[in-house]
Amino acid sequence: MIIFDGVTKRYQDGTVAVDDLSIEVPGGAITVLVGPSGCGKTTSLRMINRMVDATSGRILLGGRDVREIDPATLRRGIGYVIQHAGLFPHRKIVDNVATVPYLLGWNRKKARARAMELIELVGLDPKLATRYPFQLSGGQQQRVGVARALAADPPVLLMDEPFSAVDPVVRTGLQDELLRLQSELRKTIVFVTHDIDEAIKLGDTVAVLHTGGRLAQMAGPATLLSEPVDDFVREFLGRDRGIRRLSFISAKDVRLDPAPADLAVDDDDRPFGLRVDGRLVPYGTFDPESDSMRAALDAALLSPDGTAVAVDGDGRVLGVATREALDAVLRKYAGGLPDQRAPADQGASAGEGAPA
Ligand SMILES: Nc1ncnc2c1ncn2[C@@H]1O[C@H](COP(=O)(O)OP(=O)(O)OP(=O)(O)O)[C@@H](O)[C@H]1O
Repeated sequence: MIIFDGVTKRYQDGTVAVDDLSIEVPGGAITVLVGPSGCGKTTSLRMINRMVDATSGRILLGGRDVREIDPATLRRGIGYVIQHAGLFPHRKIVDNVATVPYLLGWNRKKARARAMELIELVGLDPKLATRYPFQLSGGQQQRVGVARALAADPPVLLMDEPFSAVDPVVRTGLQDELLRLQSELRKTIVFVTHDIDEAIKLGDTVAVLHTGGRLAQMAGPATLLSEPVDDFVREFLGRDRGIRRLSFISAKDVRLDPAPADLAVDDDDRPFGLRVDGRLVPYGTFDPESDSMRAALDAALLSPDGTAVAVDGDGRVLGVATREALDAVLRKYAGGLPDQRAPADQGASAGEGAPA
């Protein structure tokens, strides 16, 4: 766990970047710091690994005040990922990833073997290991940045807008990959972004900061969407709060009716169209086991008759969900939602960079 205890940072010119910030960052989870430009996100992050020292207050890492720990030692135990990856341009990818193991005095063979493991772990083709950073795409470079930060298996990972410089499609892929990695590695991650959609998608907990480095609200993403504490947070969350909350409701409780005879299926029971007036028209599907109500409603809206076709993990028809059946589930959650999104939505995007 990381604790900010009344932390203030005043830069030499008098700018107060962070003002009396007290938050608890839980271990083994992703905590996102989000807020408008200049609200002190980066400063807060850098005070954890002492790239910036707090003016007053304390930051405790595993119960120890970070100011009592030698900065170099501290940083070796904390992975750090930044925008544009910040790779060493004249080092091959494998040697970039092995940076911290080399610093820790590992022999070259062991450090490179570890680097190769990580290159695969972050979903990169091992053949890229012998290239130089300029020979990789932006998204690939960011993956290398994540691999490098993980090389010495640090318990804590600080990520400062790591995916901001890539296009929305690549960005979605990187976000999904981070969630997949985190489900295996369970690091304590502090993630900075100015993008509320990214915050909602990635954060187990989201801290919204005001300009001046003051905490506006810290909560799980579903709570944040359903109960913003004030107008600042409400406006920062933007429109579609209600729709976005649907990502946090599983579709597994939707009542299914038998599929109608006019649903065309192949020999394996996989649907391929709905017969309407002698024509086959497309419709929407969802998987009740892994999809959210957002996906189920999306499927219903895409279907000509307003029902969503439910399929299993192999794409075989399970039945259909009528509007009434979907509505019955929504009514159950009218009062509040769990801060636990449907499994598939942790990785999925509902288009245009939205957090699904
Ligand atoms: N070295 C510095 N000297 C003086 N002021 C600084 C310094 N670094 C940052 N600041 C100021 O502190 C405030 C917070 O900056 P910080 O970079 O932490 O914000 P941020 O929320 O990460 O912003 P962004 O989203 O734009 O990156 C800003 O007003 C910034 O101008």
